[in-house]
Amino acid sequence: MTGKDGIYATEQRVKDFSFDANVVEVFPDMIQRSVPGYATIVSTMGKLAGQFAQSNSKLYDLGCSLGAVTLSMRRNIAKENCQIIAVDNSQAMVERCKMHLGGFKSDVPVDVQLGDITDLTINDASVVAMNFTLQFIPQDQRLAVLTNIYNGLKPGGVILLSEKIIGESDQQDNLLIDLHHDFKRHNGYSELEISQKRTAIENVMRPDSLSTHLARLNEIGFTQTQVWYQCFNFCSMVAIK
Ligand SMILES: Nc1ncnc2c1ncn2[C@@H]1O[C@H](C[S@+](CC[C@H]([NH3+])C(=O)[O-])CC(=O)[O-])[C@@H](O)[C@H]1O
Ligand SMILES: O=C(O)C(=O)Cc1ccccc1
Repeated sequence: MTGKDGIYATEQRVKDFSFDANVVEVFPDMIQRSVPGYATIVSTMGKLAGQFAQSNSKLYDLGCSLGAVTLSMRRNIAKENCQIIAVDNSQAMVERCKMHLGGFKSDVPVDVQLGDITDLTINDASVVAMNFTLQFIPQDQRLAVLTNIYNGLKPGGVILLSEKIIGESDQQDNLLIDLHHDFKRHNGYSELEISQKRTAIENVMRPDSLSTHLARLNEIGFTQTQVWYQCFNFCSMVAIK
C-alpha cells in the first residue's frame, strides 16, 4: 500500500528531488495532490491513445512512474497486435510499476523497462505519451528527445505531452504559481511543505513556456498540435505527425 505524502512536512536541509523509494511509497498521493486535474489528464490520455492506436504498432509511456498512463492506455486499445512499452530511469519506480500492472488483467502486452529516454530507440509507434516527464530532461536535450520520438512515429501517430509550464512573462508566471500554491494549500500541504518542495525541484525540473513547446513541436515537423487541457501551470498537448 502506498501512503500519504509527508516528505517535506518537517524542516530539513532540502536535497535535490529524486524519484527514490521514499517518493515511490507516496507517489500516487503526491501527484494527485500536486497536479490539478491529474486523474482527468490520465483518463483522457487513455482515450486519445484509444483513438490514435494503430493495428500492429507500439505505444510508449515515457517516464511511466507507477504506470498510470500505461493502465489508462491499455484499457482503451481496441486495435489488434498492439504492444505498450513503459520506460522509467528510476529503479524504485520500475519495480513498483511491474507489481502494479501485474494486478490487472489485459490482452495487451506491456514491457516495463528500466532505461533513460535520452537513450531509447523508438520505432513503429502510433502513440508516445510523456505525462510530466520532459520537464526533467535537461533543456538542451529536449529537442533531440522529441525529434527521436517524431522519427519513431508512424504517419498519423501522435505524441501526448503533458508539462508544467512557466508563464510568458514574470507577472503571468507569478499569477500561475500563486494559483498552484493555493491548490496545494487546499489539498492539505503546509507553507513549509510547499516551500521545501519548491526548493527540492528547482534544480531538477525546469519547465518551458507553452510558446517554447509549441514552437519546438512545429520546428520538428508536427503539423497539428492542440492544447486540450490547461489548469494553472499544468498543460497537456497532442501533436500529430
Ligand atoms: N531521463 C529519464 N528517462 C526515463 N525516465 C525519466 C527520466 N527523467 C525522469 N524520469 C522519470 O519521469 C517520471 C516523472 S513523473 C511522471 C508521472 C507519470 N507519467 C504518471 O502519469 O503518473 C512526473 C512528476 O512526478 O512530476 C519519474 O518517474 C522519473 O523517474
Ligand atoms: O509538487 C509540485 O509542486 C509540482 O510541481 C509537481 C510535481 C509532482 C510530483 C513530483 C515533482 C513535481
